[in-house]
Amino acid sequence: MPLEGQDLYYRYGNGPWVLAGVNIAIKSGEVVGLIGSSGYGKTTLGRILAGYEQPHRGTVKLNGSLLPRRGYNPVQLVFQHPEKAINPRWRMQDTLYEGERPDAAIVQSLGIQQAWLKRWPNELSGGELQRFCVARALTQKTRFLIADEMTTMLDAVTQAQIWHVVLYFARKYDMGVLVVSHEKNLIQRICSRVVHLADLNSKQPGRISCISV
Ligand SMILES: Nc1ncnc2c1ncn2[C@@H]1O[C@H](COP(=O)(O)OP(=O)(O)OP(=O)(O)O)[C@@H](O)[C@H]1O
Repeated sequence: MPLEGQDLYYRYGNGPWVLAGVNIAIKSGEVVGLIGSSGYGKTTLGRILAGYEQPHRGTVKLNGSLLPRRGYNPVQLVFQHPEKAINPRWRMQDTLYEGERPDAAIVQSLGIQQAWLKRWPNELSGGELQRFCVARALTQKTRFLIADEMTTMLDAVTQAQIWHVVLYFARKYDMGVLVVSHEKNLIQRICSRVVHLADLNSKQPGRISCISV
């Protein structure tokens, strides 16, 4: 069940093309690193692959079909800022169980304490909040995880704990992972393959003034 972005084009407003003819495919169970200079479009590509943005041209397909527009999203995205991904008006237990219910064992192995479930988001640290975002994304209906600088703001021990759980889950359920990161050590350690965004753009982004879409 591959996740494929085919001939993707994207730009913000009338700005330069950020993605121009990008092709990427990730297989089930694969852990792929996505690297590239700052501002090159890695986050944009991750958001498109997770269905948060529609490309101006090209398609994203999961196992040959377009991503579902409703219901549970099998391509989950976890990014760097958990406080932006969590409803400040919900207690943590409501956030955790908002969609599919993650396994209790996963919640526990991510170090989420029972007492945190009753708290509000502003009563937890960034690292504690991020554990909830990861747990929420790891349900058995998730086929791919886009991890966009997911553990960048965490200390090394917490980072290792979270990746240990994510990689265990990926192996167990054959979930594919796209790791967007500037941390070379992390990428080298956990990814079986690394792609550079510059190599995925079949055209030169930012230099194209006219593309018919
Ligand atoms: N909402 C937006 N409106 C306009 N331009 C944007 C918007 N979001 C991103 N951009 C621009 O699109 C380009 C790609 O941004 P993106 O965040 O995808 O890059 P990135 O490779 O993830 O960068 P970084 O490594 O710094 O996180 C950048 O030039 C950025 O300034």
